[in-house]
Amino acid sequence: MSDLIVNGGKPLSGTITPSGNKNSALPIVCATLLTDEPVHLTNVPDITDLNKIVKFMTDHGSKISWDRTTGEMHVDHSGFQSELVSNELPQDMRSTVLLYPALLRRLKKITINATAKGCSLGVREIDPHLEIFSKLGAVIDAGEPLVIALPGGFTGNRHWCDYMSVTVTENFLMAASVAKGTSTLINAASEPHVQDLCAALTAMGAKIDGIGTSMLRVEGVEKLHGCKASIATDYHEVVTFLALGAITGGEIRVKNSLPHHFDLIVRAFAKLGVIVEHEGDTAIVRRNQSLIIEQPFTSNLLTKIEAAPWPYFSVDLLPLMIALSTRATGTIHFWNKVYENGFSWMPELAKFGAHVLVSDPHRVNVFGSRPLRPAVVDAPYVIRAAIALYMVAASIPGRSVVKNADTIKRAHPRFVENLRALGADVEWK
Ligand SMILES: CC(=O)N[C@H]1[C@@H](OP(=O)(O)OP(=O)(O)OC[C@H]2O[C@@H](n3ccc(=O)[nH]c3=O)[C@H](O)[C@@H]2O)O[C@H](CO)[C@@H](O)[C@@H]1O
Ligand SMILES: C=C(OP(=O)(O)O)C(=O)O
Repeated sequence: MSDLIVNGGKPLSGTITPSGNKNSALPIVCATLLTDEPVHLTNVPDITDLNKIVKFMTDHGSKISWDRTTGEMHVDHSGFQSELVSNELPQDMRSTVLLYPALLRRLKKITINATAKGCSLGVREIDPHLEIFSKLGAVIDAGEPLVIALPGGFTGNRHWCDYMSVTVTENFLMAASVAKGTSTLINAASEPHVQDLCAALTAMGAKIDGIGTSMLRVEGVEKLHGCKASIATDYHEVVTFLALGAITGGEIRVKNSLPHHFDLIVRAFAKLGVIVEHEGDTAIVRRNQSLIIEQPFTSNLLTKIEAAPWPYFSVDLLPLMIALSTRATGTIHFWNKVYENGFSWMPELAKFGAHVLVSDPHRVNVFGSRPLRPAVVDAPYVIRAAIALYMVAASIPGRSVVKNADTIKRAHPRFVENLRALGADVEWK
C-alpha cells in the first residue's frame, strides 16, 4: 500500500481535463464481451480496476490493445475461451459482478468463489443480482461456491427492484439486450454511468427505451455487433477538482464538465458557500471563495445535503462535500441514505481537528471552521474517503500523511501528476 505525503496550505490553481468515468468504463468494457465483433473505445481511463478486467479478458483469449496515454482501446473477443482458467474472477472491485451476464451467455455456467466486494461502504450484497438473473432465465445454486447456470439463454421478463441499484440495473440491461423477448425493469437506477452504458449498448444494436428514467424496457436482439463508443467524463473527478480549488482558495477550471448533470451538484456547493460557474462546458471555481454554510429560510433547521440514488445528490460525492464543510463556517447535516458504513472514516477526519458528530450510520453533523492541524491519517478502502482526507490535508499548512491511499488509483489516473500541475506539493511514498 502507498501513502500520500502532503505539504498542504498551497492554493491549487489551473485548468484540468478530467479523465473517463470508472463507473462508465467498467460496465462498457464488460458489455463488449457480449459480442465477437471488434469494439473501439476512446477516453478509457488508465485505472487499476480496468487493468484487472482487461487482464482477465486477455488471460482468456481476448485481444485488447490499449494505448494508456491516448485512452484508445481496441477490443476483440472472438478468441475468448469456452472455459475459465479458474473460478477466480477479478477481486476487490464491485464491477467484477458486471462480467456475469456475458460470461453466462458464453459459458452457460459460472462458479463464483468470492462475492463482488468494492469499496468497504457496506455489505455490497449480490442477492438483487441473482434475482435479476433468475428472472431472466438463470438457475441459481446458492451453495458454496455459488453456481449460476443459463441452460437456455436469457429470456425476457418483468422485474421490479427493491431499490435503485446501479450494477443490478447494468446487469439487467446487458442480459435483457440479448434475451429472447422483451424485458422491463421498474425502479431502475439512472445514474449518468447507467445512461452511458445504455448509449454504448444501443451503439452495439441493443433496443432500450426509457434511458435516464426509473423504468427501462428492453427488446432483446439475437446478436449485438461491434461499435465505436466513448467513455464519458468522470463527474466525480470534476467535483474533486472544483472542491480542491474551493478548499485551498485557488482558482480551478475543469473542461468537459457535463453541466447538464450538475444542477444539484452546483446547489450542494452553494450550500457550503462555493459558487460554481460555467463557461460553455468548462466549470469554474474562482479563487478565495467565502466558505460560509447557507442558512435555510425555515427557522431552527440545519442546512443539509442528502445523498441517494440519482437524480439525488450522489453518495460517492458526499465525502468531498464533508471535507469542504470542515473548512466552512457554520453547521451542516449530511445524510447518506444508501450505505450503512459510509462514515467509517470520521475518526480520521477528527485527527486533523475536525468536529464531526456521527448521529447514526447514515447521518453526521459537521461543525465547520474548527482550527485544523496537520496529521497522519489512515484511509479506508473507500476511494472518495481517501480523496476527502487528502483534500483536508491539502488545505492545512504543514506535512500530513494519508496512509494507504492507493485505492484512489482504482478510479483516478495520474491523480498526483494532475495535482502537481495545479501547484500541489504531494507525492506517493
Ligand atoms: C461500479 C459501480 O458502479 N459502483 C457504484 C454502484 O455500486 P453498486 O451497484 O454496488 O451499488 P448499489 O446501487 O447496488 O447500492 C449499494 C448498496 O446500497 C444499498 N442501497 C442502495 C440504494 C438504495 O436505494 N437502498 C439501499 O439500501 C444496498 O445495500 C446496496 O447493496 O453504485 C453505488 C451507489 O451509487 C456507488 O457508490 C458505486 O460507486
Ligand atoms: C464505491 C465506489 O466504487 P465501487 O462500487 O467499485 O467500490 C466508488 O467508485 O466510489
